[in-house]
Amino acid sequence: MNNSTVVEMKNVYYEISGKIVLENINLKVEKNDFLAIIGPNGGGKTTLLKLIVGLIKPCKGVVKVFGKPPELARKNIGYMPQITHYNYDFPITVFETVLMGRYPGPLKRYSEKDIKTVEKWLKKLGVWNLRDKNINDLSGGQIQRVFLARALVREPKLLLLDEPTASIDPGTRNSFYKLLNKINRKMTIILVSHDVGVVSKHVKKIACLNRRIFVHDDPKEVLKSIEELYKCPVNIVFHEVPHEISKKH
Ligand SMILES: Nc1ncnc2c1ncn2[C@@H]1O[C@H](COP(=O)(O)OP(=O)(O)OP(=O)(O)O)[C@@H](O)[C@H]1O
Repeated sequence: MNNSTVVEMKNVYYEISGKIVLENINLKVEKNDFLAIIGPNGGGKTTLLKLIVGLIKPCKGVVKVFGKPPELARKNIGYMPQITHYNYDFPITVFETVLMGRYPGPLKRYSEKDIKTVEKWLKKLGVWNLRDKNINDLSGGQIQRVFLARALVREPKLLLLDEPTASIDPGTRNSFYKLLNKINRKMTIILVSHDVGVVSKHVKKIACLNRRIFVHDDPKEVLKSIEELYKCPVNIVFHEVPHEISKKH
């Protein structure tokens, strides 16, 4: 591992209830990479991100982030989980939600810098006008930007995004990825998406994950092979179907 390696996974296996979810994963992500992980539902994408954050541990193999076990590298990781459900039982504003990303620890106060950083990212992401709104009153696309802001206020060196554009309409997706391209100048990004068509135009590498992983250095080639297969522009949404593109591997 050299100094520019951000994530390194070596011979990683993960099993749940006797079922192998990830098999012999070898992956190296370098500084300023922008990697998209695509694959069918249940292919193990979220599990892979959770291993990188250190929320779960591999059954076999090694995961290192910035050369350390993930839990020791966490202050440099921003993680936006998949948003499948949100409904807070208590009133919480957009500003407060994003401020939680800078949580200083028990019995410590938020600093002026914390407040300014939240303001900066809410403005950059175009949701400053929503700051006093209750989180339950936002649209899916708005809430995704708010949760992205919560990951970014940590000013991490590695940003992990699980399905960040799931609730964003196709017109807005391009501008969202352009924003990520800007952010990528300062931080390494790994994102999970089904949105192969859009993703392949913006990312530097694509990994296809369906229990095992295949990394492609040229995202446009991946798109071309999928489009050849389907004979049309594609936007993959797999629902328990076999991972068609694996035939090409
Ligand atoms: N806590 C759990 N208990 C039991 N099975 C689980 C658990 N977490 C994940 N799995 C199983 O592990 C497999 C991989 O799940 P994972 O969420 O990583 O897939 P994914 O590629 O992110 O799927 P999707 O595209 O639908 O989000 C699935 O078969 C899932 O049912």
